[in-house]
Amino acid sequence: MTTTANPAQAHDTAPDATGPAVVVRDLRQRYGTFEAVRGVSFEIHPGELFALLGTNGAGKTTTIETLEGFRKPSSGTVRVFGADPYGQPVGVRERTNAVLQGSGLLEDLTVGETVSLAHDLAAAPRDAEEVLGLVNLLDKRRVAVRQLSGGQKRRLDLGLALVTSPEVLYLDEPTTGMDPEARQETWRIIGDLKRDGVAILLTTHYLEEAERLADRLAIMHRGEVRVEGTLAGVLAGWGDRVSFLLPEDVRTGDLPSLPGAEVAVETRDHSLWATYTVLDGDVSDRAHHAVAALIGWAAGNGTTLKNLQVRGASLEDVFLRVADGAADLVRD
Ligand SMILES: Nc1ncnc2c1ncn2[C@@H]1O[C@H](COP(=O)(O)OP(=O)(O)OP(=O)(O)O)[C@@H](O)[C@H]1O
Repeated sequence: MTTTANPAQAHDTAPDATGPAVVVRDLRQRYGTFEAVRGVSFEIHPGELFALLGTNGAGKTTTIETLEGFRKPSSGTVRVFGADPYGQPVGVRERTNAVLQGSGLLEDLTVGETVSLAHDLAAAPRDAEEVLGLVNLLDKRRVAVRQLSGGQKRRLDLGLALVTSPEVLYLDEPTTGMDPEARQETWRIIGDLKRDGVAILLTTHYLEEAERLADRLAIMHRGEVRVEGTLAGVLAGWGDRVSFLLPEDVRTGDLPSLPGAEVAVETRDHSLWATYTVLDGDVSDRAHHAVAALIGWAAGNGTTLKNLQVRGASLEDVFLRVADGAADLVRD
């Protein structure tokens, strides 16, 4: 339960069951003359996970630090529950928490002491046992932080953020250093938080993590959002891929052109592969029509399509195009 001394502020930060928990509008952030964030906008609703992805130095951490209230926007607006988070006013601070990149854990304390300390500092803390249970560290209660593995320290970081039962949670690369099993476990915890109505902003370089968790996502490059939308919407806009080994007696120029598709030939494992990127048509059957046309063409030429593969675009395909600077702004 949040208490505020200032009734006007209490009104400002009153929960809105239907509205977004976080609103960022045309955010710009400068370090001296360098503009690190250049006009970023997004919203995050309760129970929604928004993944902010991007190349190194794209401006993700700067954006999170601004949302947390550590930085005043150079221009644009940032609102958390309707309030300006700059300076972490009461009413925002108590409803938000973060797992940041640099962990501030005290190595000499035990895991139990670490959680108890956070518990003692919080206004309305979650039970310490419950926190340890949530992040699966109950059996490490008496172990010194210094003896934890990198992945276990990251889980403890997450546990500390959960002590205050935040309604908005910022996760800056929360699974770095975790093995696949620990990562899966952390994804389960994050999924539960979403179901409990927490609004989550996630940054990660693990694209599979975003594919698993994100309701919506944005990909930033050089301070700008280059791609934004739901995962399905973003991937649909980047086409299906139909690939096969280029038949030995077929030259690149002999390949048929298909409506709404682009063809490219590349070398993989010392062999030439043809890949059609099918962009136009109904997402549910455009690959089918492309494959049917290609099989018809092959049959007419007395050849077969060897190692035929069909797949949708992956987030990695989209990300690499963004990193190349090849993606024009896409909003789904
Ligand atoms: N305190 C600072 N002073 C000057 N420049 C900074 C400062 N902090 C960040 N930058 C610059 O701002 C840009 C954005 O950095 P930021 O840390 O927000 O990127 P990021 O997307 O989180 O990157 P990464 O994925 O590598 O963590 C980078 O070019 C970085 O060098």
